[in-house]
Amino acid sequence: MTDTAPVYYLSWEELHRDTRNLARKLVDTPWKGVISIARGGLVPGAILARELNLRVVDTLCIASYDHDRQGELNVLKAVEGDGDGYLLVDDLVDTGVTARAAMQLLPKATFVAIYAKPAAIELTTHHVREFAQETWIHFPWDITHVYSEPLIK
Ligand SMILES: O=P(O)(O)OC[C@H]1O[C@H](OP(=O)(O)OP(=O)(O)O)[C@H](O)[C@@H]1O
Repeated sequence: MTDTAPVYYLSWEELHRDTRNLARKLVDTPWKGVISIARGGLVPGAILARELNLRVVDTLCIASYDHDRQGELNVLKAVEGDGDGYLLVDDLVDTGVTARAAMQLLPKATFVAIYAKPAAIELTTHHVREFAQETWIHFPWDITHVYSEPLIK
């Protein structure tokens, strides 16, 4: 993130609404379950599981060694099988590095993301909102309510 990059503060309500809107696009398929890409996909995965009445929930745990440059990825916990019939969910597809790695591990899973940026938007089967590539999104679990000074005191 550069100092001049636009920043978007996403609320819990927005995330919940957007994830429910994603669920509406998925109701016609009898999914076997949901696989969340941890950690960003955890909350969206819980909401999708609730909306789509899915009781099988799993995690694919991937960490990037270098957060800013999205360097090499480390698979901390994989999922057995090829993902056939499962929803593979993440909060955001940005450069696509994480999604590509996840889809290599689970080639038959259906990858969805709540939010997408143009560089890798084609990787998602469904997403809800697109953000500009340079926008830095703060997810609700990264932020807290703080007092804001009035403009004129
Ligand atoms: O398309 P990409 O450029 O790979 O970026 C998207 C990934 O980045 C974020 O995860 P992050 O690396 O912040 O890890 P975390 O979810 O564990 O916090 C997000 O949750 C996606 O998994």
